Amino acid sequence: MTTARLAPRTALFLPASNPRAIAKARALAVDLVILDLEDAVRDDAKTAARAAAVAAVAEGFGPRLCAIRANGSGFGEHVEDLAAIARSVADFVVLPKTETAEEAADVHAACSKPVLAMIETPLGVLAAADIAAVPGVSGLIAGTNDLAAALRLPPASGREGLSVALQTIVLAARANEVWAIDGVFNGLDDAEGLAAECRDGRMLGFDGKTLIHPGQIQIAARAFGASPEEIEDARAIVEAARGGAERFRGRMIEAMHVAQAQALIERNRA
Ligand SMILES: CC(C)(COP(=O)(O)OP(=O)(O)OC[C@H]1O[C@@H](n2cnc3c(N)ncnc32)[C@H](O)[C@@H]1OP(=O)(O)O)[C@@H](O)C(=O)NCCC(=O)NCCSC(=O)C[C@H](O)C(=O)O
Ligand SMILES: [Mg+2]
Repeated sequence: MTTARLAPRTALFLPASNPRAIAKARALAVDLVILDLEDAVRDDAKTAARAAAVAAVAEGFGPRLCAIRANGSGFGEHVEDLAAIARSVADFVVLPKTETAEEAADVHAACSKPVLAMIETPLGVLAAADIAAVPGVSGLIAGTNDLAAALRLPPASGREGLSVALQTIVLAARANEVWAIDGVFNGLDDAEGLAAECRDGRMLGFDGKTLIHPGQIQIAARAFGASPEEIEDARAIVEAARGGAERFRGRMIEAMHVAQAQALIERNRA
């Protein structure tokens, strides 16, 4: 399922159990707010968090898209979460640890909401293309913390060990024309590290990045937007192109480069 809206560059997670974070999110320049009911919420706070998430989306997040992340299938609270999300005005349901196309289809059927399926287990990576092909799925989100743990990557091993999984997620999303959103960066005080990881995500083909703190938004928004030089170059390509193979600024351009340039201009119009 493709959505008419452009893919989010910035998607901020926050625990639905944290009213201050919910209030803060309403004033942040973020594209998508994800109210979490899963890992960010203590077991004894799950019921109250579910009610808070539904109330928060009803109150609204202005122009921001909003999603609720349910607890995963097979886990306590999953059924109750889906019933509450179905009745809510959330734009999306986020399904953690998606491992099969059937699971994603069931969640879509239960909620009647577009599904953002998190790929964060080895089985999920191996099934990513099937999951992305489910008609109710609008995007894939890389769950890099869970994936690193499941792959038994040593702490602080960087993203090298995740590269096949990340590229598989982008391939699956592109093959099915759904969004591809990169995983979170855990460093709260490491602006350089975040910027580098955002650049890496963009170079891999992701549309945007999931975030965990307001301080990360500006860096990610900048990284996933085009630079003035890229926009100038794209405009010049569109203006110069006459069709077929041509020389442009010392390189060859063809129809796909023109289409790419037009898409870049469109995405960065705002
Ligand atoms: C990580 C945090 C627990 C850090 O919290 P804290 O130290 O309290 O933050 P600050 O004191 O710096 O906060 C300053 C103000 O900003 C608000 N705030 C903080 N985080 C957010 C947020 N995410 N959204 C909105 N507002 C936020 C604070 O409330 C402060 O405001 P005020 O009190 O008015 O001054 C915390 O940042 C946090 O909880 N982050 C989100 C955690 C989360 O949602 N985790 C789940 C998703 S990550 C994941 O699971 C990915 C995936 O599944 C995987 O496997 O990789
Ligand atoms: Mg996770």
